[in-house]
Amino acid sequence: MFWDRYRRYGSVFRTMMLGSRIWVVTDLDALRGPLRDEGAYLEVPFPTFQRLVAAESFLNRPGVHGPWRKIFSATLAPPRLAAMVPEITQLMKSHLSKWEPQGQVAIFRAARVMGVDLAVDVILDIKLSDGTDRAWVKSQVEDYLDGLYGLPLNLPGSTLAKALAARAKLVEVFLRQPDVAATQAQFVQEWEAIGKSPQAYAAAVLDQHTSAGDKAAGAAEEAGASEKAAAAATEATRGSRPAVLAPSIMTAQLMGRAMLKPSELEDGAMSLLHMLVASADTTRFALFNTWALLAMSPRVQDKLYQEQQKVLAEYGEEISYAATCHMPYMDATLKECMRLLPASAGGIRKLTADMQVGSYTIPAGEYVWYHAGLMHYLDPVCWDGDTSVDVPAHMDWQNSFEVAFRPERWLSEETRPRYMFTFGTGAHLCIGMNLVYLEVKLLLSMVLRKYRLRLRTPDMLLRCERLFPFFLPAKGTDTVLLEPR
Ligand code: HEM
Repeated sequence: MFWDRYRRYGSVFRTMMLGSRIWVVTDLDALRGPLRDEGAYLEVPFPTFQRLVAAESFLNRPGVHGPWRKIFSATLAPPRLAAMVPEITQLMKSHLSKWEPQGQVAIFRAARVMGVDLAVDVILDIKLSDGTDRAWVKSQVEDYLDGLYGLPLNLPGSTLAKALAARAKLVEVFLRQPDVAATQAQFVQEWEAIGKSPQAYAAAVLDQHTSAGDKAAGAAEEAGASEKAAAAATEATRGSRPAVLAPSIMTAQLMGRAMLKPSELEDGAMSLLHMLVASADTTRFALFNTWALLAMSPRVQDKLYQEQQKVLAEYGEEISYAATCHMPYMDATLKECMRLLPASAGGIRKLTADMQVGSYTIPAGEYVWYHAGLMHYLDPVCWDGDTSVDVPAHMDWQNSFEVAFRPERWLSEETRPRYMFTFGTGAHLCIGMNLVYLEVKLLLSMVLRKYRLRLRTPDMLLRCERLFPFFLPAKGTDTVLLEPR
């Protein structure tokens, strides 16, 4: 969406976005420091986002981000991902069983529902042991998410007002859950015992994580055992040790928040909310964008179908984690979808020191943005540097779809794109990336083995009403037909 500005102004220009002034910068040399948290820190400037998420973030505290990241990453390491497969598959099958009798799905809405379900039921695995209605909780999560990038007007009925009310209700519900309270209480004890040191805490958690249990699970998985067996191996070994500092997203989050202020019960609830923000709608757009592009390409669907036939012959009907690791064309397709229609807009940094971009100086205090979509226009392998074209061929899905959408480009070293900014880059590279790829692969494998996908409104993407912060299809245009093979 910034290509024309780039053509006119080059590698740095200013823009207004949702009421905030931001500098779009494409010069990777200039960005190198900020992307390492040098002379800048990660902050989303949008007023609604700041109001609903948090004013201060532990991600910017020196000495905290590294240990926090280690714990978080450990919770999504391959053996953990393998253990999540049965649950993800079951959840997706239940969605699919609702689409199949209709022979179609309104994918924009369906992707939102699935994104929220995956976040609440699988990624955060939120237990509601007090009998609170799960569907109601998810509706509140949706209201909360809807307010993040809206107008900063807190008037009755506005998306922000609804989101603030939903946040209050969700915090209240989460606080009532024995699980949240127990984890927080255990965390406080262990945190104090360990001297409130993030490094020591992370070391203890990792020590547990890289235990015999996880190694056994990893080995079981590599040897082709089912995910259940891999998960059981983890649990069995874990169960025989004293229970200390189990690695989880919530423990990582609690530790981070404890560095901002003494840990309170509310931190457990806020940790869950923050992770809903990181995972629910991002997953939604990974699903939506991928389906939209695939439904426009019978050619790519056929190649994926052929690959699935091979996977089926080798690994059987049930799609295991091991099977998902042997789908090179699927991998290439997902990367191509995330290159052509990124599910995020990259990342924003607030400068703490002046930033030099060529002959321009952006003063400290300003925001700079590496914009994923624009960066992909400038890929040194795909683009020859010609700014006279209206849209470079590798991005021109509107006018020459088959030339732009080519998963094959990822399969050879000469044509493989060098830029992939959809999941960020540098110190804050997305931790959920492999999980998202796994989720989309599982869904597409299930669907494409049985169906061809086709858009009922072939120009659905062209008719989108809004492109930022995400695609918003015109009403009634997002139906994908499921045509049996
Ligand atoms: C298609 C789906 C997703 C996309 C496109 C995406 C995109 C991103 C991007 C662009 C960043 C870097 C932001 C920056 O540089 O300012 C990021 C960071 C992050 N993502 Fe994701 N994300 C996705 C899914 C997820 C999921 C499912 C999770 C959780 C399980 C997750 C957890 C995180 C976390 C914790 C960070 C911060 C990492 C750090 O600060 O070190 N993401 N993501």
